[in-house]
Amino acid sequence: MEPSPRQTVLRTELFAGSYRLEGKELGRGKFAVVKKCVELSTSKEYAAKFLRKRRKGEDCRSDIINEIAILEMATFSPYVVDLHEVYETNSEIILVMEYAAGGEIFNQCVADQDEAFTEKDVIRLIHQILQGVLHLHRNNVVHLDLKPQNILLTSSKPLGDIRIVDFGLSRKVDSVKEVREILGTPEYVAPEILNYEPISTATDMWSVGVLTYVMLTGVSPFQGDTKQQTFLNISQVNVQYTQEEFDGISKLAVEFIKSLLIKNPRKRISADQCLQHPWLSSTTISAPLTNTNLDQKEGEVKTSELTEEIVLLASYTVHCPCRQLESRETIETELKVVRNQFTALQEFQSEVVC
Ligand SMILES: Nc1ncnc2c1ncn2[C@@H]1O[C@H](COP(=O)(O)OP(=O)(O)OP(=O)(O)O)[C@@H](O)[C@H]1O
Repeated sequence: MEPSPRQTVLRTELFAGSYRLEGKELGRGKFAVVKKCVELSTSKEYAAKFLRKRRKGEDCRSDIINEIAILEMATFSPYVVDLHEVYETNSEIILVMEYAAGGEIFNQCVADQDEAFTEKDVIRLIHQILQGVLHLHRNNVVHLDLKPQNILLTSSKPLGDIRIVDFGLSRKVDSVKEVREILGTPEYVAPEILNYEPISTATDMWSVGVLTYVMLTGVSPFQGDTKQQTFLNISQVNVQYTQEEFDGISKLAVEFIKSLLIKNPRKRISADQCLQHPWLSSTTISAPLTNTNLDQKEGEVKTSELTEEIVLLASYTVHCPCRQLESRETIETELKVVRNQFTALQEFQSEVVC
């Protein structure tokens, strides 16, 4: 049995008394900025995530406490970023985390051929991602924002190990309460999110499928020219497995992705089953895909920036009082556009739970 998670102390002393900020920003989200820092007593490098407690006039401290609790729960997985210390000021909470020096896997996903991951690299990294995800799922936690920007590397050259970050959207799935909103990144959200269906650990498995596709091909499988097109592609599982994209990549890899990019969450394979999949246990890469076009649907898919966030309504299982919501008017405008594209979304309640 695993030891119970530690209880992180929220330090109220000055962060600057123990750490020195170093170098440029490592990353930035809507309400947080991540900076590299050095612990004065040990000279060790860390990543400090500065999270604003008030967002759009709402007190979001409990959301941050949720993020901390999940990081604590995940302490025992080597593939989830380690939380070192937490500081609290009047306006911010600062998470001092293990520094992942290799940066986002996103960079290698969109790199030129000679810098891009090989299939062998992807097998090793997906294996690690799955071990991290399995640990979360065994603890009834869903990440809900697995994307190449949230999978970091301990080093890039030589290629190190992965660290999963950003538990800002993560939730316990065994909670009984219900909420009907969620933030996600359009290209990575699963169809059930668009269809107002319950979220489960299978929702993360869809994202693992998208991640694997992007890591192997450098192409984002559902990316459309517009947000609406992206949603339509997801909802119709409009994904291509063409020779052009999968040139030199094994059939087993394609089979692996296909067992995850399935509309019905119950039919997707679990993290456990993924780890048993022959693709991940193949020591030598199996035969590459032949010329057969394995497309499920016709249509152009383009690579592009994977950054935009949108609010989506979804059936959800936990109360989350203060998500990073835009104003209600913005959400409603967004949703109107989205609803018009999908009959399934017409049923969305216009009420936004915040
Ligand atoms: N431990 C870390 N080591 C190195 N870089 C990090 C670390 N944690 C985060 N980063 C960088 O900072 C970026 C933003 O971090 P994170 O995703 O946790 O913030 P966020 O505000 O929740 O972002 P988002 O709005 O995209 O959800 C990451 O994508 C990554 O590039």
